[in-house]
Amino acid sequence: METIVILDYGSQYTQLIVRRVREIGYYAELLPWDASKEELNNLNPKAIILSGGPYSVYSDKAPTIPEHIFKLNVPILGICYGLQAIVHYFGGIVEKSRKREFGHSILKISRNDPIFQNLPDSFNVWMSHSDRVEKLPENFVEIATSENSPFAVIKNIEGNIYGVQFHPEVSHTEYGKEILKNFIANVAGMEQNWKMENFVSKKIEEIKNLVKNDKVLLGLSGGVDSSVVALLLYKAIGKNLIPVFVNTGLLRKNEETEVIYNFKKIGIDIVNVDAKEQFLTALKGIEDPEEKRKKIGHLFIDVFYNTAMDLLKKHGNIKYLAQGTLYPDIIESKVSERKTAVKIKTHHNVGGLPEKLPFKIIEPLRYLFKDEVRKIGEILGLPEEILNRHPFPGPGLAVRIIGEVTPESVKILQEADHIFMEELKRNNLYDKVWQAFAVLLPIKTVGVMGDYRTYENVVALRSVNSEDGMTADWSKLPYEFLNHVAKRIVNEVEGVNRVVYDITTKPPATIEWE
Ligand SMILES: Nc1ncnc2c1ncn2[C@@H]1O[C@H](COP(=O)(O)OP(=O)(O)OP(=O)(O)O)[C@@H](O)[C@H]1O
Ligand SMILES: O=c1[nH]c(=O)c2[nH+]cn([C@@H]3O[C@H](COP(=O)(O)O)[C@@H](O)[C@H]3O)c2[nH]1
Ligand SMILES: NC(=O)CC[C@H](N)C(=O)O
Ligand SMILES: [Mg+2]
Repeated sequence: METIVILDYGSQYTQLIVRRVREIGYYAELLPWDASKEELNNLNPKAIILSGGPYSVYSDKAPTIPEHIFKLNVPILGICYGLQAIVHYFGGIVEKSRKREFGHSILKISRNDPIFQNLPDSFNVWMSHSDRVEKLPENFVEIATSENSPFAVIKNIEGNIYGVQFHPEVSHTEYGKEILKNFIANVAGMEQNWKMENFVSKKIEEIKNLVKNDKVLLGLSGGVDSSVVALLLYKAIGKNLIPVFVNTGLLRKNEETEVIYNFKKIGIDIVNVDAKEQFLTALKGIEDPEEKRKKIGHLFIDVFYNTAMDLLKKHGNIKYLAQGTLYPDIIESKVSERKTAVKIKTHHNVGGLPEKLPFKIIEPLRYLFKDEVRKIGEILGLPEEILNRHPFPGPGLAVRIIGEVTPESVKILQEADHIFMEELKRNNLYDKVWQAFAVLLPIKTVGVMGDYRTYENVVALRSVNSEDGMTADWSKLPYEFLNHVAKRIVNEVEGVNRVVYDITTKPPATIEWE
């Protein structure tokens, strides 16, 4: 696969550059700016894009462009800091500017160029910088300007090194994708061949050749990622796939039956592990959210480990463990190795499994983004119900039952949540919101039902719109709809006499309540 390497200089938009490039049909991978020669050579890049970044080229610890990048002899495009780093490298001058540019700006093209093919003479771009190029290096020319950046787009005379001060990767830049595409197609001469269909057939072939007649174990949650992995593997190795579904007792109403049924439909049999009792027992008396998360995470690993060892005894030749790791997971763990970020929540996942289990890891989705994974699911015929499912946290309903988790509280929440989901689907709202669920509060309030005084629990409804779960806005669900859901919950769920709607954004709140 012909690859474009994006070198990360620390921009907020680095991932976005990778996504945009892939969206327009070329395969891109991200590497840190100081990636070694070998790392780069392994990818055999046909073009390099240098991202933006928070630094200034003239400051002490500013990242530079390693010499071997230029030795690759492939076209280079610098974005924002990337442009400034190019200018600095070749002896031009970059300085702090009195006129900074944040947000909208108008780009005026001053010279015809292959990267402006089919673009108007002037259009809106989005900027975010306070340094600017004051003097070009020798053998560089300016080909577009903006009001505050006389050198808004530059290139070398040879025509293989470009720099743009604005951000073509953000959606606010008009023709941003076209500029990236022009650079890749017209300057780097690459072929547009990144298609999910190609990826799927290649991946299936690859897995077949790797696994041969051995068996592969997979933790199947019923979420999109592990479901897509299941389908890919099933197409590659058929019955040699052993998917394991752990029922923690903290799942939604009917979830177990639905997961099993949905996979049965496609011919995949699941090993169903009933661990309800174990999880409920482990959670007895625990109220602290972090303690709950840790207990569940550890127990999950134990249960999965024991199941895996039993299966190994039974089958003998299980050699691999498949995981639904995605590219953002990889990027985030790389980034957090370098930075110290504050932990908000302990996320439960199978991260602890690989060290414990005697299997090799297969991660077929490790270079993909969520929307690409969905696309693969579509290509492989993953049932709609799974494809469009809202995200569901590993610790499940335990983090939606505030305070102690008991069999009774699980039951109440399952019923209330089920009504909310059913109504969202019935009213064509389920696919319009990013994630929705009910939360059970540990307080009782007074109500009146049929002339009786009641003293019962409160259910909170949460529904958010988001792109990636990192930030979120609450959904403006219609009043009549909320009214109807509240009425049904109070009427149908015993133990609940009040329903409230959560209207906080993230930040400052998180999406889940614990
Ligand atoms: N109940 C479960 N039974 C079996 N495996 C599970 C279960 N819950 C999680 N897993 C495994 O742990 C992985 C991580 O879980 P987590 O919920 O953190 O991931 P995710 O990104 O939501 O992935 P998915 O979309 O597959 O649920 C899943 O991809 C799956 O392989
Ligand atoms: O796999 C997961 N394991 C977890 O432990 C976990 N905690 C929260 N979430 C989901 O992550 C998104 C952001 O949630 P928060 O705003 O609550 O942190 C939301 O979509 C949450 O549902 C989890 N997913
Ligand atoms: N977004 C960027 O890459 C900023 C680059 C540089 N630090 C500036 O402010 O000009
Ligand atoms: Mg999940």
